[in-house]
Amino acid sequence: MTDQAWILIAVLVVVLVVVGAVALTTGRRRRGPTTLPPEDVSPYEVDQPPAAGASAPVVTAPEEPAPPETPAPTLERPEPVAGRMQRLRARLARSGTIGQTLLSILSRGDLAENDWEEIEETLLLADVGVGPTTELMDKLRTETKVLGTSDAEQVRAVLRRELLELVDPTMDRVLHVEPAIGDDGQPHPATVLVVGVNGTGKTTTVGKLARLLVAEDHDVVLGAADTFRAAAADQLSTWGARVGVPVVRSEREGADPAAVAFDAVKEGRGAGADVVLVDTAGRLQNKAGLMDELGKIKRVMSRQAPVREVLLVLDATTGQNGMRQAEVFSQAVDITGIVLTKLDGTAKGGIVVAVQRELGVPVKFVGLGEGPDDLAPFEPEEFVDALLS
Ligand SMILES: Nc1nc2c(ncn2[C@@H]2O[C@H](COP(=O)(O)OP(=O)(O)OP(=O)(O)O)[C@@H](O)[C@H]2O)c(=O)[nH]1
Repeated sequence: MTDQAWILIAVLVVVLVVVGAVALTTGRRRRGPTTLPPEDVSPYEVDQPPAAGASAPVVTAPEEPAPPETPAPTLERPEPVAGRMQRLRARLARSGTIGQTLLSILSRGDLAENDWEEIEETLLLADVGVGPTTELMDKLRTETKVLGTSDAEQVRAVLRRELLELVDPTMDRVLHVEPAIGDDGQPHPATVLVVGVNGTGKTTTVGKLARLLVAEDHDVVLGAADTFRAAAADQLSTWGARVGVPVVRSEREGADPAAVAFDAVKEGRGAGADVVLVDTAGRLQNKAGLMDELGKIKRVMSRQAPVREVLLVLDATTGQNGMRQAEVFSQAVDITGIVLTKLDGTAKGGIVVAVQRELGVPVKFVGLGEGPDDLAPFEPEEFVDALLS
């Protein structure tokens, strides 16, 4: 071979080596980090792989940088929390019929047995429950006898005092989301699990609660563990986006809800949030498997941070069926508070008393409409005054 041939071969070899090296580097960049190093995989996934159909949870971060030409979305400023129940008082107008009816009967003075029967019927129809109804009637019988007058103002004062005692202003109605330090000495978010049967208003309530917490300057993360109804995660993402709250969700319908809940709390810890709210799928209280699933979701969440509140969402219009739900849910997971939704436009406000008695757990919030800020911390005095106005 000639010298020229050797030079040609040498040049070819150099070119091949350079091209090979460039191809390798580009290939690596394109593949990206598809496999997370072991320490980045959630311990839940390592301990117990999510059920078939589960997929990696996705965090919808509303603050993702928008293209320069798109104006940044304006975040809504939720309404302040104080005074909400007063603003929404008119929505209790139908519940107010209990108070009005009782007042008009009591003001007749010198009540006969059929008047007392009318009082009893009014209370039972308003879902106050048998025990509290009997208790209230006994007290009213004694008090009106002692009072010995049918003066409207005095009768109203007696009724107000007794109704207030029944609603029990001494119960702890605070949503406990105060900062806390974990066993590892690190701050962890307060976690809140929201449960209930289908259609009671859980997703709406989680969205409204997020707004209420944002109004009080909390950093919130939402977990869309309702993986059963595809629209629920979208619904929650919309609620979150309106107030700049990230939502952890799975892209796959039917994903393991416990895995999503776990990742939401993990995301909350990582982001330094102080509250994580987790929505769950509606479930009928007679489906044992689904009720057990709630216990699992709670256990799995508490591997990241203790579950501070379990809120049961009850539809105020469902009456005695709501009472049965309350009983079964409280057996499955310790309920710490009740959110009574759709109290606007129902005459069945007495369920506040009945459900608290049944569970020994306070009503912490009431839903009084479909508007984004139509959720108010429950205030017994405002409630009783609305019944009597
Ligand atoms: N009037 C009124 N409607 C409400 C209230 N809270 C929720 N709703 C309505 O109730 C309906 C059901 O609400 P969702 O939040 O979707 O109920 P859900 O419990 O998450 O439903 P599932 O996931 O199917 O179990 C919606 O139309 C809400 O707007 C309330 O306080 N008052």
